[in-house]
Amino acid sequence: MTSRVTVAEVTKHASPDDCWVVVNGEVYDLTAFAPDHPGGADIIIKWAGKDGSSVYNEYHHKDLIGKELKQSERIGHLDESTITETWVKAQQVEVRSEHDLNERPPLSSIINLDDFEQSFAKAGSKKANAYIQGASNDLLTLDANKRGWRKIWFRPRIMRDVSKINTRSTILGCDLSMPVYICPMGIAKTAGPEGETALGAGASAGEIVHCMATPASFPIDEILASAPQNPWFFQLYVDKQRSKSEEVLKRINSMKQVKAIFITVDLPVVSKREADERIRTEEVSSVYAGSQKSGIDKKGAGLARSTGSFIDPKFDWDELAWVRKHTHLPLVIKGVQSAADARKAMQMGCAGIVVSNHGGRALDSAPASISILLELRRDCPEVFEKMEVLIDGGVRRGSDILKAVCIGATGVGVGRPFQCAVSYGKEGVEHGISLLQDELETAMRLCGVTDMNQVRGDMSFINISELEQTLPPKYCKYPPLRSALSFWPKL
Ligand code: HEM
Ligand SMILES: Cc1cc2nc3c(=O)[nH]c(=O)nc-3n(C[C@H](O)[C@H](O)[C@H](O)COP(=O)(O)O)c2cc1C
Repeated sequence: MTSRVTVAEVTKHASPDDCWVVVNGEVYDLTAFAPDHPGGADIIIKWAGKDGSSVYNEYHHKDLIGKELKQSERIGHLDESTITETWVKAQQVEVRSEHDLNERPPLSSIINLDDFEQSFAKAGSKKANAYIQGASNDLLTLDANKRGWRKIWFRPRIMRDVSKINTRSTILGCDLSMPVYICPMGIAKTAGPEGETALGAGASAGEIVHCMATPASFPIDEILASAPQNPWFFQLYVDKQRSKSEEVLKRINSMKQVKAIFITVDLPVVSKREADERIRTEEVSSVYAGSQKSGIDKKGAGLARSTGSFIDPKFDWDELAWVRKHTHLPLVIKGVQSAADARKAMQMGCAGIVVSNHGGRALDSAPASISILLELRRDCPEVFEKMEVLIDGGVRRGSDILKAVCIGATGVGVGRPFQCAVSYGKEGVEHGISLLQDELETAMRLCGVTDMNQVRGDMSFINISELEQTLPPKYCKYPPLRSALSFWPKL
């Protein structure tokens, strides 16, 4: 029989070294789990000796905790008859969500993808906006991604019959209304209660596909159930505890709807997201205001980052063989940022790559993703023949899809606008897809293009000269320093 635990007992375990938290009426010992919590230890410790249900439910599905923790970490049911007024008050001080989805403008007033982000800036909480809109350090790569698309110009052809056009395309064997998928994005519940299920159901209604993320807010089976007939992709972060990734791959293999695994490789360590960190710093310093030892030392809130990451920084090319052992599904490397690595993925037999800098959320000053795509086209055109080349980062217009396909991409991924569209539920996501579809069709007609499949790799429809000047030189002009030194006369 599960034991009953009194509030007085729970409050005795209120430190980082002895951390009990109540979640939905159950008491858990999160002492060992907190340092491994993907969202950071500080968030868990904040709730030590308290009821963390409201914040937990805002980010996670109710079943997640029960599935993730060991039986020995479940202490028992909270004895509700022991709840005191003081304890209830302590929880209220902590819960300060400024989320107000009623502030959203009506969906009919959203006329492009940027509008979704602007709408969420008004209706979403400060914390959710920092998480979704945030990027690394000085946001240089985030900005470059958006600017890059604007530096590619069209060369339209006229007087062609564009009364009928075809946008349908396939990505990794999935037949889609246009060559677009929704990027993997962690904890979609930050944007709205339907979370990943809105992304899945919306993608299905718009006949595109969603790549679900490892750090999703719902369990995998529930996400898949939101679009049972649609194909899906699954994004994998390789866990430091390999047995966890093996377990996930085993589960994914048995799910026939999943058609490919995207392995994200551009984030071996969690980057510095300052908007997120500033909010964390405020929150954490108030939590540790008493005599408890603070998690923030001279390293600042970055400590939460380093303790919170479950992604294995040791994962390298040789370990693709380990992934292969655990799945038969096509493998796509997400986060390719150079011609050399694109070629390597091709040589390793990958089904595809995603040219991506994680939407500017990984290395700041990494090149704009569209520049990387052009570099690949110039320096290793063979990869486009042998693999599917996808691209994400700053794609916001139907015309961006056409530009990417003209360079040779199989398709594009769109991230933040769809995450923000989750605040309108499935309907919002579907609306976003129809906006893109409409813009793509218009751009094709005005450009004199009738079929997306015929124009793939046809650069006669675009002018890349403005962006081309900013690409790295084809062959590095500077030899490595040691060989350079060998040219010098010996003194
Ligand atoms: C035991 C099961 C749990 C698992 C597997 C889990 C997993 C995760 C994951 C994967 C993330 C996303 C990290 C990212 O992408 O940046 C996250 C974030 C978060 N989790 Fe948990 N979590 C668990 C328990 C909890 C509990 C008990 C709480 C609260 C009491 C909590 C509160 C949060 C919050 C607030 C975030 C967002 C962090 C941010 O602002 O970036 N989680 N968690
Ligand atoms: C809120 C958010 C969460 C993300 N989480 C993940 C993730 O869990 N796994 C991953 O591979 N990429 C993740 N990404 C990166 C996206 O997959 C994608 O590369 C990026 O968002 C594309 O740029 P865009 O947002 O400008 O369209 C995330 C992006 C955002 C905005």
